[in-house]
Amino acid sequence: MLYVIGLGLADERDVSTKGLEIIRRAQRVYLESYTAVLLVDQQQLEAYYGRSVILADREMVESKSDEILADAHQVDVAFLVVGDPFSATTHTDLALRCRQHDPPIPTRTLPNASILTAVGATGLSLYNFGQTVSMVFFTDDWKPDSFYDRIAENATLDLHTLVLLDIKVKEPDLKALARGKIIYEPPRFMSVAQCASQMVEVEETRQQGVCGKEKLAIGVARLGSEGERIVAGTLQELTDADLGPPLHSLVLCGKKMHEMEWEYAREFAVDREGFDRIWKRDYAGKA
Ligand SMILES: C[S@@+](CC[C@H](N)C(=O)[O-])C[C@H]1O[C@@H](n2cnc3c(N)ncnc32)[C@H](O)[C@@H]1O
Repeated sequence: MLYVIGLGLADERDVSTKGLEIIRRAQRVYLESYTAVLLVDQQQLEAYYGRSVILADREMVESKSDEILADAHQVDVAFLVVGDPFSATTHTDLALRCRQHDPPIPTRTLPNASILTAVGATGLSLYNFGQTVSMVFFTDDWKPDSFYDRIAENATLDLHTLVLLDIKVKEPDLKALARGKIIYEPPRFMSVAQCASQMVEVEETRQQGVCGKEKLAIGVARLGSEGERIVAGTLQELTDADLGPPLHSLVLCGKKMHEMEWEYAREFAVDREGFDRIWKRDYAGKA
């Protein structure tokens, strides 16, 4: 059996009791290490689980999954995913490979908390969210802006948009690669400030009023942990916000921001008076 086990959002103790029992008795335990990270390192996880854990990078999961699935029709294998295994991740393909395997490998999923629901801690109602989008790091010559069209679609229904932020782990250094050497760059995690800056930058080109400087937004960091941070403000204000270590996400507020959502979110505002003024001017009464 392949057990796909959600680990939750913060540390080693967010795994469910059922998940922990399976981890402790599984023949092999893999930790998917490229779509999200916990706030604790591998050693701390291993100490808590009482098991050694094999790190599974993108290449192993997407191209070399035979290793993970070896004998899994006969023995139990645990595949651990930060957050919820099927939320904002692409592990359906691994489950499909289990179905197609000869003989088929039975699978079981243990869900857990996800950023897709934990974002409710901002006070914004999950009913009022549209499509989730991803923001990748811009480079000097590559500034992908397809996120803008999806936020614009959400805006036509006045819905909030959850923006998930780029994570770069195990990225080859391209200059070294050109010299025939494989060296990996240090991991990079996009911050709320970087995301807000990129959104404002794209608005300057697209100019459809989707993510301009005065749009209200809420940045979140390390949700679910003791040190979680939530900061609300205009996108311009968030370009200067320092929410500390990863992981971060950003919510662009939709016009359908109900009075109760505003009342809750304003407690997190960088400048409460300014937040209230913009909400009353552009958002109030649309819900
Ligand atoms: C590809 S998604 C994976 C989501 C994960 N499977 C889940 O269910 O939450 C990873 C992104 O989610 C966001 N994220 C995940 N955990 C977070 C947390 N605790 N606080 C804030 N953002 C988080 C970050 O933007 C991160 O880059």
